Amino acid sequence: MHPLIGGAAALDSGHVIRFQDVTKTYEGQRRAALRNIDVEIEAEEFVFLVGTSGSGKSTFLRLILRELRPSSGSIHVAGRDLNRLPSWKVPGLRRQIGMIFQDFRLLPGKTVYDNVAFALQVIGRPRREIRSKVPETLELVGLGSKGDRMVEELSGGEQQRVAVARAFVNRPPILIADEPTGNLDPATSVGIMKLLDRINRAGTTVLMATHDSTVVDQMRKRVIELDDGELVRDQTKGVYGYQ
Ligand SMILES: Nc1ncnc2c1ncn2[C@@H]1O[C@H](COP(=O)(O)OP(=O)(O)OP(=O)(O)O)[C@@H](O)[C@H]1O
Repeated sequence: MHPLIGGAAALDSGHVIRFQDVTKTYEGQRRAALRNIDVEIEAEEFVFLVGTSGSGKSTFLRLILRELRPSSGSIHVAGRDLNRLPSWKVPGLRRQIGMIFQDFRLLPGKTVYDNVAFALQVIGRPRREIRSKVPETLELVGLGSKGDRMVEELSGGEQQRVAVARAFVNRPPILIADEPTGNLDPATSVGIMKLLDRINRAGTTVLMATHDSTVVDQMRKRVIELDDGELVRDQTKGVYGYQ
């Protein structure tokens, strides 16, 4: 374990994400975007979510964040039953989930430090904690010397590291990455994957939606595949596609 990571927030042992017979049909659509999905993701797992465009990956992630509600079935995330979770508790749910995106989504015109600090400021963490956690997390992602740089001065790979730091700075038990290597060259992608792997080994559950077959094949982690809204494969130490 990396000495700076420390333990991720402890969770009850067992699953952190569980879908039970989940179907999601968008309003006005005849075909379900997800059909009868049953899947459990245990604490500290690393899982790739794969499938062609339109297979339902984004729908799956949005259900976990309670940006969408299922048409039927139940979803548990970090000990919460999302069907029963009142709206005022949704921000608390999302605090348990760090998010990383293909397009980084950093705050332009701000420094690396401020981008990461902002994630703690919005959840009301004290200044003392921000002053210790932000440098520690920047160190962890390999940007210890770049806190004062403006984010637009950084390379794509460095910007994604800032995004990882921002997602991880409050040590959420779950990290969701939506195509995090989609805008990066292969060598830079390897660096980001090593970082996500390190964060996972320190106790954070990682769920990563991706089309990046090279990354999936190199990592040999669990692979869940969606096809036209159905879960068609769930493989330990999987590869991107069947050979
Ligand atoms: N807001 C929406 N309203 C109606 N249909 C939608 C909506 N969002 C997604 N869909 C449909 O649901 C299905 C699954 O879409 P989803 O975005 O989950 O796929 P995806 O696997 O994430 O695709 P991609 O890899 O392109 O992001 C598709 O048929 C899509 O057209």
